[in-house]
Amino acid sequence: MKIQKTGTRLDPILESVAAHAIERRRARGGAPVADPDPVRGTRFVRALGTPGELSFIAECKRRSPSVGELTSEVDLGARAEAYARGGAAALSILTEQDHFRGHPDDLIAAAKAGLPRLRKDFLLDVDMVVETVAMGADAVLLLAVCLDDAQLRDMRAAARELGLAVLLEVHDEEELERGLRVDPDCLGVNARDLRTFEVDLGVTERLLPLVPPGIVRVAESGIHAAESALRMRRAGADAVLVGEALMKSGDPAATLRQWRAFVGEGQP
Ligand SMILES: O=C(O)c1ccccc1NCC(=O)[C@H](O)[C@H](O)COP(=O)(O)O
Repeated sequence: MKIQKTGTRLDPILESVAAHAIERRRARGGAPVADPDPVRGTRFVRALGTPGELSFIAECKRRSPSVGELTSEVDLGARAEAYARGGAAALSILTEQDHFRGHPDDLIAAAKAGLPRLRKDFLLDVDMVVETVAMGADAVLLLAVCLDDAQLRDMRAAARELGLAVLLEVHDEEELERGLRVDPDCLGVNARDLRTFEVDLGVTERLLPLVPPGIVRVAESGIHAAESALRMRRAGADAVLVGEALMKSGDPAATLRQWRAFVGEGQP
């Protein structure tokens, strides 16, 4: 498995992701296989593309490298259901094990909420795309920061063949240009620089308007208040992906409802 080293804080995460993927491959006894299903990806993309509305992708993550522990919850199913009650359009499930304390089984646990699910992880090769189908996800995250052009192309092609939607994540103009070349369903601008963990919503404001029409525009990270969600809407986001603020909320359903109402009232 090829890892694109960045020489930054991201590398230890990529190394442990690769180690777990190799372990799963060994346990499985070879490369994963999966059947195509054109419906799964379409369901994810449609959920985010409600015209005139900002959609919320609510994230389940137990821990983050930048903040530390976010919850002691074992079963994330109840949380996923609370997100659904709050009006989330889709779920983002962190499946990385060592730095976020996630697990592929979390995708299964979250299924009972009945929402489309994104596997949020640091996918490194085609096999990791293919194995996502058995985990029950509808979409995969591909990160321009840790994949070269050939990896992006091959992993995008595998996702398309299986009917998985692709959320392609970028943090600067060069990554945006490379990401757009593989024709993603959704383009996410992450306000967090994954190499330094620094967050700047100005990056999202700068890059989102450069995403061509027809691609769902997602603002990711650093959205800690309803005002920031509205700010992202004004920058052109079709959807926001929110993790930490919802994980820290005592009542995530109520928080989501409040934020959605606030953005609805503040839109032109
Ligand atoms: O969350 C982190 O600290 C982090 C560190 C290094 C790489 C990735 C990281 N997070 C992944 C994400 O992109 C976020 O979980 C997601 O966008 C939600 O962000 P937030 O609302 O700020 O929790």
